[in-house]
Amino acid sequence: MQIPQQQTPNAPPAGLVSREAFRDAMARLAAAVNIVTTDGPHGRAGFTATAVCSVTDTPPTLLVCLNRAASAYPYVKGNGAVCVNTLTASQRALSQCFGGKTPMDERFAATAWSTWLSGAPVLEDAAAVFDCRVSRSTRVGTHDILFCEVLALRHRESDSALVYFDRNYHGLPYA
Ligand SMILES: NC(=O)C1=CN([C@@H]2O[C@H](COP(=O)(O)OP(=O)(O)OC[C@H]3O[C@@H](n4cnc5c(N)ncnc54)[C@H](O)[C@@H]3O)[C@@H](O)[C@H]2O)C=CC1
Ligand SMILES: Cc1cc2nc3c(=O)[nH]c(=O)nc-3n(C[C@H](O)[C@H](O)[C@H](O)COP(=O)(O)O)c2cc1C
Repeated sequence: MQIPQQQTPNAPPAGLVSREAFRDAMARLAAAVNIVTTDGPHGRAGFTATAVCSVTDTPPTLLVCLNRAASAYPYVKGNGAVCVNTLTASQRALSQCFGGKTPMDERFAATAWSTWLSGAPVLEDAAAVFDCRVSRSTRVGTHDILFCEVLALRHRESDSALVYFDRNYHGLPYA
């Protein structure tokens, strides 16, 4: 039998969760680290993102949550194209570079990029690359959820992973 939410034992009353409490709890969720890039008529931009996950394999789609206050936001929205570059343990410095405040040209000068189908910058030695068009988006609070249909992809076998956990980077070795 399903217990209605308001009768769940020990459940706190709704509406009392602060942003700080939410962030503290979210910091306990280990996450892969990605550089999400875009390029096109509206220009080139990129940002570090952990709010990325798989939606469906038919059609292959992932989602990215992007803060509308981010400097990359108008570029991503205007171009309608993104590349999700999932980082290896050795790419921590790149994540820090794309994680805010660094001028956009300096972010991209830190390493070499190529392009595939969408026109968004591809990090060839990423653990995985998902080249995408933004098929739809929806607003929730401060963020837009971008649904990204995968046009092309590639992944590396037997490589390490970069994980963000407890507000810090951690390298996860392969096996
Ligand atoms: N989803 C997002 O927009 C994320 C943003 N960040 C940003 O990176 C900076 C450093 O973050 P942390 O060192 O992890 O400490 P923090 O205390 O700002 O965040 C802890 C955790 O809360 C979540 N979070 C943080 N800001 C959020 C937001 N505006 N909306 C939804 N979830 C959010 C993330 O899971 C994050 O790992 C902050 O400025 C933070 O806002 C970091 C992770 C995810
Ligand atoms: C580890 C990490 C993960 C992040 N994840 C996200 C995310 O999923 N979505 C998002 O909008 N911003 C995320 N950010 C914040 C952006 O990378 C960036 O700092 C923010 O958009 C401000 O950048 P700006 O200086 O270019 O405006 C993350 C930052 C870090 C350091």
